[in-house]
Amino acid sequence: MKTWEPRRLAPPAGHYAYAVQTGNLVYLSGVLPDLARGSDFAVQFGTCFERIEAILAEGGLDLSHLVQCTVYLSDITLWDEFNRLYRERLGAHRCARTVVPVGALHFGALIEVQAVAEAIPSTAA
Ligand SMILES: C=C(N)C(=O)O
Repeated sequence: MKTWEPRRLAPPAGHYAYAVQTGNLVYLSGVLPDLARGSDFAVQFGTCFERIEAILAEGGLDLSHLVQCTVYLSDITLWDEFNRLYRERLGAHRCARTVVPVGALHFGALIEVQAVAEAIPSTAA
């Protein structure tokens, strides 16, 4: 098992690793948006997925390597917009996905995403 420390991101604010790889599977921690870059949902979605891409890039991966993701939305009425943005971002790739409505997210975020990716076999941990 090894932890991933993405060079493109500041260290995590809390006591966790951005991702942990065991075998060919990479478990990402919950990823919040960069709220300093805007509160609009589309901006939050974009910065959240930019962070996910930065984590995946550490192992030479991209969104096409996602196996599963759990998406937490603090306002489930955003589901249609979320689904549209998600379809645009992931293109033809479809992984297993769950969307969970929640009462509140840290820092007042509208979205948090937790994901599992498949690593490139040569990097098995
Ligand atoms: C943002 C997180 N993943 C956390 O607080 O655990």
